[in-house]
Amino acid sequence: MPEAMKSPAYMSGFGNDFETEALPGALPQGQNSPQRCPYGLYAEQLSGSPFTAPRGQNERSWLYRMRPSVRHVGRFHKIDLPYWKTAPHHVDHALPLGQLRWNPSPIPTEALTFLTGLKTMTTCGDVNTQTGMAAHVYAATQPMTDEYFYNADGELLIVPETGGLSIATEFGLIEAGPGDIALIPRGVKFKAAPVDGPSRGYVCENYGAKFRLPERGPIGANCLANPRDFKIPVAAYEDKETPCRITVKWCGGFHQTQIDHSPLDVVAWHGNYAPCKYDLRTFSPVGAILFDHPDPSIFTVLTAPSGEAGTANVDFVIFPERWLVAEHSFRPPWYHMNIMSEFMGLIYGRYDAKAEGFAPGGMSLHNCMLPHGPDTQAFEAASTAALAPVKLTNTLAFMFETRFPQHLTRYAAELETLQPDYPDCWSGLEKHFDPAKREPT
Ligand SMILES: O=C(O)Cc1cc(O)ccc1O
Ligand SMILES: [Fe+2]
Repeated sequence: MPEAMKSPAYMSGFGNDFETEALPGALPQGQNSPQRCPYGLYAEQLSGSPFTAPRGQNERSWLYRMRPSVRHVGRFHKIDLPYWKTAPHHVDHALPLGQLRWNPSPIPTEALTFLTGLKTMTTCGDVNTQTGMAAHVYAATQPMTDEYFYNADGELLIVPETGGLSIATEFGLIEAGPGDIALIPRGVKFKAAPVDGPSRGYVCENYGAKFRLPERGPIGANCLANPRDFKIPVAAYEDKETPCRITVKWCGGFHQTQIDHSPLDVVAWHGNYAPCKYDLRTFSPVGAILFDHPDPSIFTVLTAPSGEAGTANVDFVIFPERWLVAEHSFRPPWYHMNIMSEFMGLIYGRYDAKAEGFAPGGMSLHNCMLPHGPDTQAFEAASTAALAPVKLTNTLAFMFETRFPQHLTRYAAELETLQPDYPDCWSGLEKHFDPAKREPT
C-alpha cells in the first residue's frame, strides 16, 4: 500500500468531471454518501462554488478520506508570515507613482519553504468581497516536510521560473517546472517542495471567481489553451502518523494547527473542483497574419471573470514563442495607456518590447493609466527592420492583468532590485515630427 506520493500521474481536461481512486473500489459508485464508505473512509464535499451556481460554473468534488477535515483543521493559533500581504492593504511606503521594473531577486541561501519564501509585490481589490488579486514572488530552498497549507482567500496560480515544484495535494501529486503553471484551488490542502535545486517563481493569488478558459469567439473550437492539455492528478495519499502542522490563510491572517497525522489522506475523489498543471508551451497562439499588432487578449491562457462582461478580475496572459509576419506594421506592442493594471514577469529568454533590462525572474508593473510601450532600442529596431517573417524563439513572458489598480507593498517598494532608472528606457524617444515632410524617414 503506498504510504507517500511518489511519482505524478495525470488525467486530462480543464474542468472535466473526473473520478480517480488510489485503491480499487475506494470510490463509491452510484451515490456520493453511502451509509458506510469502502475501506472505512469518510465522505466529504469540497465546494468551490455556491451550491446553487449555474451548472456551467458549479464546482465541487467529493473526497473519500481517512479522517474528515474537521480532524485536520481547528483549534488554531495565529502565526505571522510577514511578507505575505492581502488586499485591502494600506500603503506604507513613500514611492511615488511610476512605471516600475525590478531585477530578479538572488536565489536565497537560507532555509525557506514555499510559504516562508513567498513575498507579496502588489495587492488589489478586497479579499472580504472576493475581488482582486495579489502578485507574489516565491523562492523555496526547503521542502514543506510535515507542513501543510490551504488558502481560504483565493486560488493560487503558481508560475515557476527557476527549478521546479513538487506539489503534493489532497487530490494527488503535481510536478511543475519552468514553462509550466500549477493551479491550486481555494481550500485545497497541499505542501510544496523544490525539485532540481531551489525553486523561484511567481504566484497570482486570485481572490475572485476561479480561473477558467476564455471564450474563443470567432476563433472557434480550437487553439489558444486547449482543455486537454490541462493535467489533473490521479488520487494519491499519505498514510502518515507523525506530528504535522497546517497553516490556513483566512482573510489575510495566518492560523496554524498541530495534528498528529498527514491531512493528505484522500484515497479517492470525484468531481470537477481539483488542482491542475498546464505546460504553457502547449498554448497554440493565434495572431496577426497580415498586418498590425492585435490586443494581447489573444494570448489569454486563463481568465478570472469579475461579473462585468469582458472586464476580468484577472487575466493570465502569456507572450510565447511565435512567428511575426505582419506586413507594413510596427510589430512589437504599441505605446499605450490601459485601464487595466499590468504586472509582468519573464520565465525565460527575452521580451521583444524590452530586450534589455527585463530579465528572467524580474518583474515590471505598469499600473492603471500609466503610459508604457517598447523601449527606445526596441522602437528603433522595429521601425527600421526588414519585415521578413521572423520567429521569436526562446521567449516566455507573462502578465497578470487586472481591472483593479495594483498597490505596491513596502517590500516591493524598498527592494534593492528596483531599477531607479527604468523610465529612462523611453527617454531616447525623440520628436521626429516635421510638418514639411509627410513621408516617414
Ligand atoms: O505592456 C506590455 O508589454 C504588455 C502588452 C503587450 C502587447 O502586445 C500589447 C499590449 C500590452 O499591454
Ligand atoms: Fe501594456
